Parts: sequence; structure tokens; C-alpha cells
Amino acid sequence: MSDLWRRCLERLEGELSAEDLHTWLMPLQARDDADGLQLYAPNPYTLDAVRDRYLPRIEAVLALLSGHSLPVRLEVGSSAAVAVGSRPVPTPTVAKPAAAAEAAPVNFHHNLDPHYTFETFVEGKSNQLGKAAAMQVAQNPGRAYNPLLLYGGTGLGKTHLMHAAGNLMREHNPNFKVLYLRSEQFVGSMIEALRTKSMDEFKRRFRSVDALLIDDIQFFAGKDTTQEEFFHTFNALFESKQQIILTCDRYPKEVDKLEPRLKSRLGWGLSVAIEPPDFETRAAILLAKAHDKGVKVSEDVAMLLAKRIRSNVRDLEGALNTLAARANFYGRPITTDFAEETLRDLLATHAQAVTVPNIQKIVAEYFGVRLQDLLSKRRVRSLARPRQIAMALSKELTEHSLPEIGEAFGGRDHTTVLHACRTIRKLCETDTRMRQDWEQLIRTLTG
Ligand SMILES: Nc1ncnc2c1ncn2[C@@H]1O[C@H](COP(=O)(O)OP(=O)(O)OP(=O)(O)O)[C@@H](O)[C@H]1O
Repeated sequence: MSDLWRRCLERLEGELSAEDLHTWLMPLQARDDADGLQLYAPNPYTLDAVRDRYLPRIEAVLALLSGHSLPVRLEVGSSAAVAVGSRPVPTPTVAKPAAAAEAAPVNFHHNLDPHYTFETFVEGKSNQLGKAAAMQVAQNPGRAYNPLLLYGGTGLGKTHLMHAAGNLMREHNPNFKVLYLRSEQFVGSMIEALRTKSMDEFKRRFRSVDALLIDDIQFFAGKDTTQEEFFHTFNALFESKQQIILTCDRYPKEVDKLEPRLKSRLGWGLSVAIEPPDFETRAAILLAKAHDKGVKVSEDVAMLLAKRIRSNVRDLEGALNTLAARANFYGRPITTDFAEETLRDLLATHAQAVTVPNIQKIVAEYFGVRLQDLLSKRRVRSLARPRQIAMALSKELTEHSLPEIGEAFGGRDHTTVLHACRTIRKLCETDTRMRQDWEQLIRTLTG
């Protein structure tokens, strides 16, 4: 590393949070020469963030350290590529995390699901960021974001993305040692190692991989010895730039009984939320899954299922499997009538929870307002916004028409409901807080 850059980082250490430093500045590689300092970012996201948030500060510190102003150039690539005389490479290569390789068992069997790839993953607004981050990590393990943490509700594709990253790492480098485990398996292995007094072997096994993927780390909650051991494993991997990818069913800071120091480590890399897919993405996923399974499903059927099953992708896939099996058994084509008839009970269960009164009740509770106020004519902002959200949710989650929804909200005109839907949709696009509220409410209502 350039000495100047190292000193610059040391200086910034006192000014920036550890999280910011580890996420944005540590992954940069630096090279200084007579023309100034060249910084290489592992990917365009990092480059943008560094340029927008930290560049002026970096320039100021460099001026301070070198005694004169020093031009800083930023680009995506790696200083290694420059050192051997070529241009910086925008598409990163899979680096081989050094220390680990020698200690690895000779016959390493990876345990990734080959079907979970980026190609079979349907992208939508809800998972775009997660997919991009997983791809970055796969293309540049140990350097892009470490750890990468994907969090969100059940059945939304976190495991799929994790395997996809592992598969891509191995596609780039077949010798890359990727170990995938559910967190219970980590706990089980550790208990077994303690029982058989083979903790050294346990430590070696986990520390000798190039990438460690652990699913559903919320199960570590309350398991102190496991957390302790995982903490050390984490540190060892992190130090030698081996990639760590984790998933959790919620934002880890919200997991009770997870040690604060572990939570803080998890924040060093990048945490990305995987949200429930919207209607279009649900329909696209269904069509893609049907295609993969060789099942003929029309767009009408896909839209019917996508409209009615909102909980998660796993449920959607379950419905498709049931439909395919029945159609095969009866030798009938999958029409919308056939789907309605076959999945009547299942669709009814999904429809049941989401009624307008239910939406009104949940929204009132969520915003801490009284139900009768929500339905009243009062126009104060503290009531108007929750009311608009409840109306928009009613349109989104039920089959009721605008006039019917207006009627259910104290006899309002259908244009008021339409206005509410448009306002909320726009706000969701521009206001993060609003989008979080909206998605949280959908999760509560459909989960
Ligand atoms: N965007 C997507 N495109 C294609 N398939 C998807 C997508 N999202 C989810 N799936 C599929 O849905 C199923 C459930 O996904 P997955 O197991 O990855 O969920 P998860 O978020 O890890 O859930 P859990 O927390 O319960 O483990 C898988 O078969 C996966 O392939």
C-alpha cells in the first residue's frame, strides 16, 4: 500500500466511523507517483460513494500530510494490474486469499446449489441492490464488501443470492474454496468439535476457506459460545481478506441477544435489505420458474397467482408446483379457471388476511392513531397521511374498486382514493422513510 495513503487512512480513522472507513475507504487500493495519488475502487458503487462523500476530505488530509495540494484520481480497477504494466482492469478478477490456501483440506467439496445462479434470479426493484452487491462480491471476493449481509423476510431469495455469489466465484476460479452452511450447521459442528476435543480442526476448517457463507445468522442469538467462536472466525477471515457472506431474517442490529461487538463487525461491510417483490416481479419470477421446470403457464395465470400470493417467492413457487403436479395428473392445460379451481383453498388463505377493515386496523396501530380518527373527516396531517396509506394499501392488496374503498373510508369519493394511491406511490419513490413504512405494512399484512 502507498505509504502516503496509509498515513491518510490513519488520520481519517479518528474522523470517520469504523463502519464508513471499512465500507468505503479500506477497499481502495492506492498508488502514488509524481502526478499525485491514484485510488482504485473495487466497483463503481464504491467509486461514486468515495467521490461524493469523502474526496474533499481525502484531498485536505493529503495536502496536510504532504505539505502541498496533491491531485487525487479515482477509477475502478486494481493497482496490481498497473504494477505489471497494463491498464487498470474494470472487471475484477477473483483474488486468491493467500494465507488460507495452504491449510485447506486437500479434497475440498463445495456444497453450493448449482441451480441458484444470477441467471436464474429475477431482478426487480425489491432485490436489485442485493443482487448487484452479491455480484460485486463474487467478482471481487474479500475486496468489494466484507462482510456482505443480506437481510429480509423469509423466502425472498437471500439464500439464492448467496449461492449465486458462491457459484460465480467458482466459475471464475474453480479452485476457489467456498463453504456454505446454515447457522445451525455451524453451531452443530462446533458442539461436535467441543465434544470430541477437536476445536483446532474446527478452527482450521472454517478459516481455511476462501469464502464462508452462513445462512440465517439470527439463530446465533443467545448462543454465547457460538458467537464467541464465530467472532474469532470472522476476525481471522476478515483480516486475511477472505470473503464472508451472511444472511439474517432482519437487520442484525434488531436481533436480540446478539453480542454488540459482533453486531458492530457485521456493520463493517455492506448490509442490504431484500424486500418482498412487487407484482410485476412476482409475475416475472413465476414465468421464469415455470419455464425452468418446463411447465406451460400463460401470462394470465402468472398474473392471477402474482396478484393473489404476495407473501413470498417460496409460497409462489409452491403454488406453481401444486398446479403443475395437478395439471400433469389430470392431463389438463393450466388455464386461469383450472388454477382458480385447483388452488381455491390456498388462494382463499392468502386472501383472508387482507381485508379493508384489517388494513385500517393495522395502519392505525402502526401509526399510533385511533381507528375512528383514521376513518373520520378530520384532515390534520397526522391522520391524513396514514389514511392515504391505508387507502393505497387497500387498492394494492384487495380486489375492491376505488368507489368501494372510498365507501369503506367514511364515504369518500373515488377520486380521493385515486389521489391517495398516486400520492403514496410517488412518495415511495422519493422518500426512503415512506418506502420503509409501506413495505413494513405490506409485510405485516401479508406475512
Ligand atoms: N428474484 C428471484 N428470482 C428467482 N427465484 C427467486 C427469487 N427470489 C426468490 N426466489 C426463489 O424462492 C425460493 C426461496 O428463496 P430463498 O430460499 O433464497 O429465500 P430466503 O430469503 O433465503 O428465505 P429463508 O430466510 O427462509 O431462508 C427459492 O427457490 C428461490 O430460488
